[in-house]
Amino acid sequence: KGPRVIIVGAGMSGISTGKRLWESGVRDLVILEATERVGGRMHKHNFGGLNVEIGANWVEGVGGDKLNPIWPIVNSTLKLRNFYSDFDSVVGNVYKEDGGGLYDEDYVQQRMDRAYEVDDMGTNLTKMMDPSGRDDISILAMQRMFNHQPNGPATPVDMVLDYFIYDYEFAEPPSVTSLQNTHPLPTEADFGEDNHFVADQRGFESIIHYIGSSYLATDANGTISDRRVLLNKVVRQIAYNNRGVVVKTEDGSSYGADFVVVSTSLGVLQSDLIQFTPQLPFWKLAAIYRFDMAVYTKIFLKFPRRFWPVGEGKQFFVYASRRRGYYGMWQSFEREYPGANVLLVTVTGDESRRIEQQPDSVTKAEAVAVLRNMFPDADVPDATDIYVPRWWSNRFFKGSYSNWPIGVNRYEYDQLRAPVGRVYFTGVDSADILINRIFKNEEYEVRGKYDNQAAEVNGKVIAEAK
Ligand SMILES: Cc1cc2nc3c(=O)[nH]c(=O)nc-3n(C[C@H](O)[C@H](O)[C@H](O)COP(=O)(O)OP(=O)(O)OC[C@H]3O[C@@H](n4cnc5c(N)ncnc54)[C@H](O)[C@@H]3O)c2cc1C
Repeated sequence: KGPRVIIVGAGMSGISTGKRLWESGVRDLVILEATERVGGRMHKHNFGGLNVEIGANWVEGVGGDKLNPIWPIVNSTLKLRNFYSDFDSVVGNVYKEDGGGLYDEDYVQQRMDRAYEVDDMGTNLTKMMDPSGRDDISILAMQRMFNHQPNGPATPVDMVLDYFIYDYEFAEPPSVTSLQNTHPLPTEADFGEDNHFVADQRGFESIIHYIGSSYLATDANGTISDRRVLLNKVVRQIAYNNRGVVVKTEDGSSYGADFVVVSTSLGVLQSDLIQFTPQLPFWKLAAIYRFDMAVYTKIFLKFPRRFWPVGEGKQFFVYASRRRGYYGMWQSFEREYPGANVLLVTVTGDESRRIEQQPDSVTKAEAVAVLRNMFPDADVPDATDIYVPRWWSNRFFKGSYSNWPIGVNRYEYDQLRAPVGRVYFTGVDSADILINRIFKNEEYEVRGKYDNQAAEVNGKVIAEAK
């Protein structure tokens, strides 16, 4: 019998890691999941009789030289209903803040062309940068360098286009996002620039169940139902030494194993939900804390009738507020679910945090007021239903996804997925790191400068000496 491995978390990365381990011959697996479901941040939610995606929604990166491994699963194997997202057409759908209708499309197109021209200059700039990341600058610094809005976007149109290009993707503003590590964006450069929106009642999460079905039992609907996936198991402590690990859950259970793989979000690692004993070393903590967990919130609204334009090129529309990120990005579901009268508005960052903390009735009133500014002649009715996901407040996620901030280099990124003793973490190729350890006794070498030092701050030991 081979080693026992515990995987913490049954989202995409936990279930995929289990598959890689299983295929390479590691058979004694246990997956501990805090919530009552498999799927994590891929999550369908029933909204007014319709399953909508409150987490991941797009297959990003289609149509390029290399094949995005998710794409054939979505499009061929499971045949999930999906729709090409035509973001180029937003230039024709930018609404004035004050009820004045649409901005002139040619004007918006010019501003968009300029913004993308500068963005391309940023991509060229990164080609000159040292691969270590030591020359990296923020996207905003790059924009200043090319004399593009040196003091930040000045008009509502420039502001909302800047928001559309950057915040709507990274969920953080250009002032904090690393230029070098987002230009080019590996997903786009490798897999292509097309994005496909998944709108299928089985949910985007069905790909996780499909991936898991190669080694886990599923029920008649293809949903993972394996005894080795234990739900409602909130891991609170991971004790490790050079002989093994002991994982303790909130309900008082203990699980021993040879290795543990932690697949929780960066936000969870930054919180105190899981206590590591001994404390993780300084280099690991520093890597965890210096990355950013961003917040991206998809607010769904249902209306008694449709009052927004539909048809070719009308799917995405934009509210050009003077206040950055104030209910800016709108999407209609008329193509995906005709007659459902559902709109999606996306907010990020501070707006997400603000909105998570207020009652949904207030959010609904704010969003409807914005719609009334955009469509002053339409007699916009009140929304009959609203759903506001709270990824940031949820202790099992603490945000939506990570963003690469300025000031973090490649080496520190590698430290994020680096194991600490018998504690492993998910990340690019991270299952192989554990497989190499198990079968070839190979150590993954990422050493921090402070590796062997104890660190003490205000009398509190934050990292033990080795
Ligand atoms: C709003 C939103 C929109 C997104 N849009 C897209 C998109 O369009 N396209 C795209 O490709 N990606 C998108 N993403 C990102 C994508 O969803 C994630 O990258 C991916 O699902 C992460 O999978 P994971 O397994 O790494 O983490 P998770 O899905 O977070 O899985 C980790 C699991 O660990 C569990 N857990 C947490 N703490 C504990 C604990 N203490 N004990 C036990 N279990 C625990 C969690 O419940 C969870 O199930 C989006 C994410 C969000 C939130």
